[in-house]
Amino acid sequence: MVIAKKITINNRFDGMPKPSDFKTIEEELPPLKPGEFLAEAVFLSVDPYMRAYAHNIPLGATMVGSQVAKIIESRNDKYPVGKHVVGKFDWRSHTISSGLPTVIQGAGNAPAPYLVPDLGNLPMSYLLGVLGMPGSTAYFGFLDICKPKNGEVVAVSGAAGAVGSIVGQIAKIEGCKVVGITGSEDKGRFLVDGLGFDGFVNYKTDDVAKKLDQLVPEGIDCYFDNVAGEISSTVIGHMRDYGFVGPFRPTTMMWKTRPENYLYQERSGEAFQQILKWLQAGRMKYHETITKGFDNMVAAFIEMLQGKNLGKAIVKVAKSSLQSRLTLYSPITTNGINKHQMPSSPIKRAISGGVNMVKARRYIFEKQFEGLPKSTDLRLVEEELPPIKDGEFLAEAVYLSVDPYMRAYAPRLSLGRTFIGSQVAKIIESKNDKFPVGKYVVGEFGWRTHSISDGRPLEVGRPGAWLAPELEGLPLSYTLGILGMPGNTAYFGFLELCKPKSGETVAVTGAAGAVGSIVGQIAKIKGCTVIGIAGSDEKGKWLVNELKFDHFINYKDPDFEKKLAQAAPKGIDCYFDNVGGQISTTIMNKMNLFGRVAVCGAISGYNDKSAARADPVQFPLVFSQLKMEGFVVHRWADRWFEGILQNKKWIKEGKLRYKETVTEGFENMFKAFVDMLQGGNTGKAIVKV
Ligand SMILES: NC(=O)C1=CN([C@@H]2O[C@H](COP(=O)(O)OP(=O)(O)OC[C@H]3O[C@@H](n4cnc5c(N)ncnc54)[C@H](OP(=O)(O)O)[C@@H]3O)[C@@H](O)[C@H]2O)C=CC1
Ligand SMILES: CCCCCCC/C=C/C=O
Repeated sequence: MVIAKKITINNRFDGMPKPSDFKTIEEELPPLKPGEFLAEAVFLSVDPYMRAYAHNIPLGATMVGSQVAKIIESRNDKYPVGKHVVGKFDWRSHTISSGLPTVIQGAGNAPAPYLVPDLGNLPMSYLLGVLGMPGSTAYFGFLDICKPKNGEVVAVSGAAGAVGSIVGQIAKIEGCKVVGITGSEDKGRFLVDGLGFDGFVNYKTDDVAKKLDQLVPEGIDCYFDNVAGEISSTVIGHMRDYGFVGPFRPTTMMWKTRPENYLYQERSGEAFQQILKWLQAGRMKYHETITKGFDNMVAAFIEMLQGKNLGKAIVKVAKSSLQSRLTLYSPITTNGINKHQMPSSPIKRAISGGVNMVKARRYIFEKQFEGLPKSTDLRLVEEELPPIKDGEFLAEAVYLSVDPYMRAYAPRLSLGRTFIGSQVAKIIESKNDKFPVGKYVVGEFGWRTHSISDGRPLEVGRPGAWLAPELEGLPLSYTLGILGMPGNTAYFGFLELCKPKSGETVAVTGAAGAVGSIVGQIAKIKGCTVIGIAGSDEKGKWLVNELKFDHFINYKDPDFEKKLAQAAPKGIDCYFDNVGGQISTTIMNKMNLFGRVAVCGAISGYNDKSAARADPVQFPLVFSQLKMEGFVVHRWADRWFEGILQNKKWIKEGKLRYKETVTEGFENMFKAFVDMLQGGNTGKAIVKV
């Protein structure tokens, strides 16, 4: 007769879990049936995912988790007595298993228990850490998502923990410069002196932004995010163009039923073998914080959540604690830190010619915006243009665009310059064969009526001027919308990042705007069910009645979440995000496993950053294993006319409809801009000179 202990959840956690939220229960185990074996816990893992996942565990059920256990009785030849086994046996001292995978409610299957392989001199407990789930998380999460390259700069948060400490070391092995973000000086020094990190940020005492400026002025290429919140926002703000964020992805959450998921299950041996080699060659170090006694599981769990662990937090079961009949919370007073250090050899790293005088009007960026832009922030002036030089042309604006990105870019702009923006203009004089007189050119000439240009971009990374394509009777103004930058934003951003499949459900915010209205229609062309989200019921009628969206939800509706659930009974597969903030998080919380999020913009926070504060997106990112990617449309500059020609074809075929909100008069640029920012437009907002 074996008396087993198990620890169950008694209450829903409210903030930091409390000892009283748990209950230890003793139970008598039944005799083994054929095919079963009985295993006694030796090491149990305590991991942060347990806290995040706890709301899925019914009250009264046993806390989830993995352990290394010794087989003490068996009626299954594959699991012989005396051998050790790694399994998801939860917080139990003794477990009867038939060797089959166990279901993790809401997260698919955990792998079947496996016998401890030959580890050489390494302790079995490593199978709960560097050679187990946290090791695989670091290995696949970092290498597959961040795709680091030699010489790149990597930042990792939660850096001194089980996953973070491995990520940083893999980054060093890959030849990267590594900055760890952690919560104490001791841990920071351990990262630098013990693990070979290049620097650390103490997020509790340092100004994170300043310290990152000092440590990595060149910017960050890869960020492995274990923490979310303000720290992550600050790190992401320091990233270079085209950086990758690898969100923390516990591999236990990866053992799911969709085919893509088996990728990691099939490849789990790869992480194990590679990390084992690194450990044995001394290229990787590993630390554990070991708490003794099954009865201290709760204490070990809480202390790990409080950041008291260095490296992997585990519990070693002492015989005495298995025999104990008491359930006591006894805070750990011993330092508990056990360094299974491997022999280490820190890796050695290692714009004249002549027309008559032309007077141009332009808007000067006079004062940095605070909140919603004020008319006094810009100043309309008149200037005389010089004659054009060889290679240049002079163009007269016909339509100008007002776009949300102008507000988003403003903090990066120097005062005194012409305010930014695109226009379609008629070439009225030219000394450049590529831009002949009489043609129409689309260019980022700024808010001005007349411009001299040589066709090249004014700033690095921005697009050069391009001649309007053959419009086949369509209005010239379309080159600022559906047949221009916003049309391409919808075309490439949606198709390339969301990769929609017929039958899938697509949500799009800013749905009645220039970009969003095209995204939703392309989604319909691709056979998807489309939910459009915008700020007025009038806009909703247009979306559903004319653009044939399947559903419309007004984001100002207090029942937004409920209506979203009704509109998406099968969940959401693709989300095209134009707005950010809480609406986006709410949408992401309704997404299906392996959903895709294209982050196009975040207009909810352009005028008021505090309005964009939201619940962290990392929860749905991790639990639904979402792929979230930001983009700037000019990424597809080399395919620019592919997007324009396809959208034109769809318009001609009657598959794409398009609306403009036109403001008359260059002197009304500012009004058009601010109206658009406040939702005054349906479709593309433009100004006709
Ligand atoms: N990544 C890229 O390369 C590009 C990104 N963008 C981004 O795409 C997004 C859409 O741009 P575009 O289609 O040109 O603009 P829109 O035509 O959609 O105009 C902006 C719209 O934003 C909506 N809005 C304003 N404030 C809020 C708020 N607090 N919450 C939710 N919605 C709000 C308003 O509609 P409503 O009535 O619905 O509130 C308004 O009409 C923007 O975020 C922009 O920055 C655009 C081009 C390129
Ligand atoms: C979160 C800020 C998003 C701003 C997007 C601006 C990119 C648009 C470029 C257009 O030219």
